[in-house]
Amino acid sequence: MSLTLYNSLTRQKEPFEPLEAGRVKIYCCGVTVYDFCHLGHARSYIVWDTVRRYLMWRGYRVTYVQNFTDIDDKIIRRSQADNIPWEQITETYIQAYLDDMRRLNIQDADRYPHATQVIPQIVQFIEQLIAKGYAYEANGDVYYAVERFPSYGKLSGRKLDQMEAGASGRVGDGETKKRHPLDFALWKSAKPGEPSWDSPWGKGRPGWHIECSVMVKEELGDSIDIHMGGQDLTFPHHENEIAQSEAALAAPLSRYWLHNGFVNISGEKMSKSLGNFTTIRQMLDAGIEPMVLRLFVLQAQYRKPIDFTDGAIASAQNSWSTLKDGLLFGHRHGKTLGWVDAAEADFGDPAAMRIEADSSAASQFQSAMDDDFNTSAALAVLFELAKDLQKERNRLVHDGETQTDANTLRQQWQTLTVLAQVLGLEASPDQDATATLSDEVIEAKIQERKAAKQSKSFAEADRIRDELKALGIILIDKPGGVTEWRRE
Ligand SMILES: Nc1ncnc2c1ncn2[C@@H]1O[C@H](COP(=O)(O)OP(=O)(O)OP(=O)(O)O)[C@@H](O)[C@H]1O
Ligand SMILES: [Zn+2]
Repeated sequence: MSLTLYNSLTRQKEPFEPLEAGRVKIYCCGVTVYDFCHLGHARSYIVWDTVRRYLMWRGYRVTYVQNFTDIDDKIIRRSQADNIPWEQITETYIQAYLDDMRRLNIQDADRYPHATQVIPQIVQFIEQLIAKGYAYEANGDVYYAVERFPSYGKLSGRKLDQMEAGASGRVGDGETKKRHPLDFALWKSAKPGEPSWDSPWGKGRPGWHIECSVMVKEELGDSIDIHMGGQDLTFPHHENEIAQSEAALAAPLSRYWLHNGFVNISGEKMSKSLGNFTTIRQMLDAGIEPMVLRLFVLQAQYRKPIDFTDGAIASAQNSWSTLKDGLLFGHRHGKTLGWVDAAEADFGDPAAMRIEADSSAASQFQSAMDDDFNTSAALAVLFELAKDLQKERNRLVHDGETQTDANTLRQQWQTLTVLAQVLGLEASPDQDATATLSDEVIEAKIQERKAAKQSKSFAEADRIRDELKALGIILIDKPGGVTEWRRE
């Protein structure tokens, strides 16, 4: 069985064959750092984190590079508006990015190059494009000449003449020095007071697209396996990266191009510029668990749009309670079931991960993920496992025994834990207040409450119920004086 993925470049699903067997070189376009990240950014980076984790689980050695765009018009505007040096703006939001993403259990990139760290290499790259006839200087700016690159438009499927008809015809009107309306800036001359670097064309700063071409080359070489980003980056950003890199280096920039769909609000892209966004930290600080956001994202296939609504978050919350219950099963009941070392089980080790690869759940999970990272189908496999464990937990709590034997249950729980981890879904037993109460203690409290009720000490009975509730144990009184319970 092989991994297939949808390649935006060829507009079809293709088997995944890396340039070098067993190794995968990935470049992901990072954020422009001038504000906090919103749920749309969360989607993009959760999805790519999951792809990376999955490739690693499949046994590939993955190198994952993601940039920070730390010089840009929006950063300059923000710095001027807030009267704060631009370097301070970028530093603040890089740190905020890292904090937010770590809270979402997104693994750090292997390297995070910054655009401003590669200015000399950018200048050199532009000189090379000029020397080869793909770029021209005009009064301190440098533009890429799209007409010189015959396959311009191959990624987005656009034809230059059609695009030209749609583009604003401002060439030669004095506002621009471009030769063709679609020519784009590689180097922008600095206006007074703007941050700038020396170059053969005078003081200025790089355009957005050239940064990525240069950082890919510097970090990963002329050709990589996977280049990824949000769907809006297909054109012009990635189209322009291809034009720059392939013209300068005469090699395909990336074998596979992956693009994630948007998080929308009322049918519109959630976006900083439109102002219709909710930041990741607003949501997490309001008490939404990070894993709920991960589930919200992963419940959809990564290329499809997702609508952000309160209902969708509530439904992800429900799904997370089921999954969390399953993930904590071993920590809560392992001892009762006689799993001596349940609490110490370490699944961080990839070898431990492979153990489960033979189970039927693991192979269903793999088929789902092999099909262009179908996380919604992969999650269905996890929910099956979690629901089975929930049933067994109810049997254990109410009948004192499980139907399935302890060993099989342990294996199911391990499989669930390992596969969930591939999707970055983890439940921490340390934060599980209810785990500190063993089933026996809970049963004993219930008996105490029953006795209190029988002796008409209703206040005491209520106190016991509230005490348990505070610890996340919900009591359900059934007819005939029977009290069942569940953990929240
Ligand atoms: N609503 C969204 N849904 C999914 N991905 C998104 C969304 N908004 C931004 N992204 C992706 O996040 C990554 C980083 O985005 P970037 O910093 O360039 O922000 P942006 O697209 O300018 O954001 P905004 O549109 O909010 O100003 C890009 O790959 C982009 O496509
Ligand atoms: Zn980029």
